[in-house]
Amino acid sequence: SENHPLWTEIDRVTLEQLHYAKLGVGEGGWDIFAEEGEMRMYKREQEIDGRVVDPLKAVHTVKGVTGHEMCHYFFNPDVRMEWETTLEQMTILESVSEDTLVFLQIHKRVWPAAQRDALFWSHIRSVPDARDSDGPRTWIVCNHSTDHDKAPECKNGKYIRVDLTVCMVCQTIVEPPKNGAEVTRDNLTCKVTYCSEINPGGWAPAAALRAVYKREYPKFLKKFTHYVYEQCKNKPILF
Ligand SMILES: O=S(=O)(CCO)c1ccc(-c2ccc(C3CCCC3)c([C@@H]3C[C@@H]3c3ccccn3)c2)cc1
Repeated sequence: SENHPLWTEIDRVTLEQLHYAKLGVGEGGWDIFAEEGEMRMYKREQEIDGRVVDPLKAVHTVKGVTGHEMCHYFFNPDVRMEWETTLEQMTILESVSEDTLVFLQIHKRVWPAAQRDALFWSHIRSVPDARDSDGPRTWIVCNHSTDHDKAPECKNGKYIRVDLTVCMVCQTIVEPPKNGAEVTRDNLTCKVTYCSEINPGGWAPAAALRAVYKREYPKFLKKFTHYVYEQCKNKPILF
């Protein structure tokens, strides 16, 4: 897919998001707004043209799965409706390559805002790291809004199109078992960083939208990570 017209942007945005995900939440005005077990969610209150576009950064630690497994399930369209409860419809408009798809998603209406859709490319890749003696430990999925000639023009379409950039960055930590025993899921920990910037694309009441964000993001990340744990627990480890 290196010669696809989107490739330059996919490569640039994915690497930018990888860097952004690695930045801590110590500086830069992040407010914690949810904390449940190992999951911590931060946001920055930001409005563009009077619209709430609060950037979100979530960190989570999940035992018993690898970063590859977490990103595989986040990327995989076949299982999305299993964990994404706010979707009404999901269509793949283009399969750019094995690791890059273009989605059109229609999200359930969030009262009192008008219903939204999202048109974005989704790219998955492992992040090579010289220190990883036995294979890459970090994986990323990046979702970024794009135009596509197979998508309805949002003008005469029923839905307001959101503008989004999302990344799911997952790092595997293997705690080597005693006396050279085989690695089991008990030795695995996955460090998850999820970042999202969503411009609602049209008017939406700030207070209502912030209430939706506060409710939906923790629910989404808990449900998704639990789903992956359940899917993987009785399967061979995918490093
Ligand atoms: O991580 S993903 O790429 C996973 C693939 O689906 C992704 C996650 C979330 C969205 C999303 C799209 C629209 C809206 C709103 C904006 C105005 C009215 C609808 C929201 C609001 C933030 C709240 C929300 C948060 C989490 C889950 C669902 N809802 C979120 C899109 C993609």
